[in-house]
Amino acid sequence: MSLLPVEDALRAILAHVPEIVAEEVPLSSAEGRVLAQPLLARHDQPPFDASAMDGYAMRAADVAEGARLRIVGMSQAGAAFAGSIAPGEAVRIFTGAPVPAGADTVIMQEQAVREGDFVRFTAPARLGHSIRPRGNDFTNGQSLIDIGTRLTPMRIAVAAAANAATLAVSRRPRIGLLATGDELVLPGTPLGQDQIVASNSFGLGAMLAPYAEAMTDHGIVEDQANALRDRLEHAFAAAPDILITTGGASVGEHDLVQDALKDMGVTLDFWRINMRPGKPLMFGTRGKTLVFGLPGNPVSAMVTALVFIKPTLRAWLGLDEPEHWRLPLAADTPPNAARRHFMRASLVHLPEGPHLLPIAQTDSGHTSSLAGADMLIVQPENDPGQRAGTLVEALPIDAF
Ligand SMILES: Nc1nc2c(c(=O)[nH]1)N[C@H]1C(S)=C(S)[C@@H](COP(=O)(O)OP(=O)(O)OC[C@H]3O[C@@H](n4cnc5c(N)ncnc54)[C@H](O)[C@@H]3O)O[C@H]1N2
Ligand code: MOO
Repeated sequence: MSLLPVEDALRAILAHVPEIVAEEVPLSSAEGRVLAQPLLARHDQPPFDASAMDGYAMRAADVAEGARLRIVGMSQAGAAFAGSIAPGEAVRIFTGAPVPAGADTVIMQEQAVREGDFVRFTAPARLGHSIRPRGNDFTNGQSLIDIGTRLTPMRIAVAAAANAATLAVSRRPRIGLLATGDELVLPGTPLGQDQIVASNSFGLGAMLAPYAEAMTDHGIVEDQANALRDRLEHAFAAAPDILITTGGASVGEHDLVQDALKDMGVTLDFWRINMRPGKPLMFGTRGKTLVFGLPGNPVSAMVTALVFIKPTLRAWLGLDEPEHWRLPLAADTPPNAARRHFMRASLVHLPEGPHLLPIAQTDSGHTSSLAGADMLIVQPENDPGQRAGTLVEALPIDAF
C-alpha cells in the first residue's frame, strides 16, 4: 500500500466536514467562538454628535480674541442640553455628552476661563474640534465583524457596543477519545512491569477542547478484539461528531483498531500517510461521525492531530486553514528522506527577531522533546537540509 501525500489526505478529510450550523449564544459565552453570521451595527455610533472633552461647546465663529460668551446651560452624558445655542452663547459640556444644536466646536476647559455666567478662551477655536460626529465610529447596518472570525475579547467589546446581546456562532463538534493498548495505565498509577503511562488522551484533550462542544474521554481499552469493539460501540453510542482513537494503528498482530473500526461499520477512507512522524494515521466515517485512528506513539499522535484534526475543526467552525509561518532557521536542518517531516522546533527570540531552533530528536516515542516544541517545521519530502538563516515553513503548535 503506497503512502498518501499529506495534501491528499487533508483534502479527503475536509470533504467530509459538514455545513456550518449556527446557534445563538449570549455575549458572556461568546469568547473563543466563531461568528456564523456577520455582526451588523444596529445604530449609529456615537448615536449623536458627542463631545470628546470636558469643556465648553459654542460656535467657532464667536470665539474672537477677548470675546466672552454667555453660559446658557449644561450638557452631560445621559442628560443633554435641551435647547439650542444662539450667537454669543456657550454650553458647559462633558466628555461623551451630546453637542447642543447650534454649536459646532468644543474647547477643553484647560483653555477656558470661567467668569461667573461667562466664559472666555485662551486658545482660538478650531471648527469642529473635540467633537465626535454621529456615526464616526460606525453607522447603522455597517458590517463590523466578518463571518468566520473568532471572537476575541476585543471583538466581543465591539459586538456589545453594536448592541448585540447574543451572537450567531458555529456549532462545535462533540469529540470522543479512546486510547488502546494493553500496556497503558492512567497517570498517577504506580507502574507495574511492562506498563506505560497513557499520555495521548490528555495531550489531545487539551489541544482539541477549545474547538469542542464536549470532549469525552472513553478511557483505555486493551488490545483485544471483543473489548475493542465493545468500547467502540459505547463510544459511538454517545453520538460523537468526531471519534479519535490512539494506538494499534500499525501492522503488528496487536494492531487491531482498523479491523475493529471496520467491524463497527466504519468506512475507511485511507490509511498511511507519507509523513513522519505519523505514518500509520487512518481516517474514515461512520454515518456522520468522522473517525481518526491516530498512531500510538506520543509524538505521532500529537503531530497528526495538529496536521489533520486541527484543520478539520477549523473548517467545521468556518475558519480557514491555519496559516503556515515562514521563519529563519537558528541552526542547520539535516537532509530529509522521502516522507514529509514535521520537525519539532522551539521558537527562539534572537536579537534579529524570532527564529526556529530545530529539535534534533526525531524518535516519535520521545515525549520529553515535546516540552520545548512551539512549532513544527514542515520539511519537504527529500529536502537536502537547509542552512541556518534560511526561511522555512512552519506550523505554530499552540495557535488556535
Ligand atoms: N513493522 C512495522 N512496525 C511499525 C511500523 C511499520 O510501518 N511497520 N510503523 C511504525 C510507526 S511509524 C508508528 S508511528 C508506530 C505506530 O504504532 P501503533 O499506532 O500501532 O501504536 P502502538 O503500537 O499501539 O504504540 C506505539 C507506542 O506508543 C505507546 N503508546 C500507545 N498509546 C499510548 C498512549 N495513549 N499514551 C502514551 N503512549 C502510548 C505504546 O506504548 C508504544 O510504545 O508503529 C511503528 N511500527
Ligand atoms: O509514523 Mo511513526 O510516527 O514515524 O513513528
